[in-house]
Amino acid sequence: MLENRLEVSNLSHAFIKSNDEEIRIFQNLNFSVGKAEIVAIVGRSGAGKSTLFNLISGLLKPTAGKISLGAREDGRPGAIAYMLQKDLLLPWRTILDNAVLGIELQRDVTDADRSRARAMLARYGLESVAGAYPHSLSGGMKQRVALCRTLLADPTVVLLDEPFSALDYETRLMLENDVISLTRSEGTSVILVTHDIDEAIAMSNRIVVLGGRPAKIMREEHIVLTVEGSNGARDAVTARGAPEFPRYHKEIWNALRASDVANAAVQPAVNA
Ligand SMILES: Nc1ncnc2c1ncn2[C@@H]1O[C@H](COP(=O)(O)OP(=O)(O)OP(=O)(O)O)[C@@H](O)[C@H]1O
Repeated sequence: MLENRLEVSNLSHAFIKSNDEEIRIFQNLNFSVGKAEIVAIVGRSGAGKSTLFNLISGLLKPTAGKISLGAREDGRPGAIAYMLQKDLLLPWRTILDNAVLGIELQRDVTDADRSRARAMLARYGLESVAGAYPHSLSGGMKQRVALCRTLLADPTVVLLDEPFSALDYETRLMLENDVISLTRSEGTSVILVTHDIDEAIAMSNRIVVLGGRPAKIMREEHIVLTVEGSNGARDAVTARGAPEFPRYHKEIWNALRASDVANAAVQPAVNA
């Protein structure tokens, strides 16, 4: 049985351009995600973060290597849910109907599913808008509906691709907290792609810096923060005030800058 929630082993992937040029995005990439762990992936634009999510979620088939998803505690198979930067709510469906869409794509929606959806919307402060349509909601509310829709599919691993980048700062902190508490209450594992180093440090247990071409792990940093109150459990605000925060920021920033330099020296492989 798989020890981790997700294991990426010797993953290789290349795109072939129209002129037959091969762009090797990954070669023998290895990493894993544990139960209830939040792993942030940061890297310069074009490093391959979205490609990695497309491979993990099965939208793309890797050239070589394996992605293994661990089972649940009760032996049932695990499940991956993918939440994008855009909320992608369907404008002609109510909020409740949008929330159950992930379930509907897998099977018939039952009354029990609708009750669960109502309860989840209530938990995220959306009870009063369950019968409304997306156009009447703010950006933050819509993104919360998208989060509910992702979670109602009962995933063991959630992939978040810059999910909060379009939101104002306060809403962003609220949603970061939603995700942090989700890992605590449900044991859900999260992989977060973000360009925001502060967000990566505040939310995650581990940060992976991807860089170079083919992309490799330039640095892997375990984040341990000392925060006041709540028995030392961090939230999006207290995490940013932790004494270790500036040191982590500097280290990740330096690793990102170094990955740029490393990449500049590497040319794409041609017909290799
Ligand atoms: N279908 C494709 N065909 C050819 N090249 C592709 C394809 N999809 C992505 N690429 C290339 O692969 C590289 C990695 O792209 P990807 O979108 O994964 O990067 P990213 O790290 O997510 O970037 P960003 O931070 O800007 O979203 C880029 O150079 C991109 O141009």
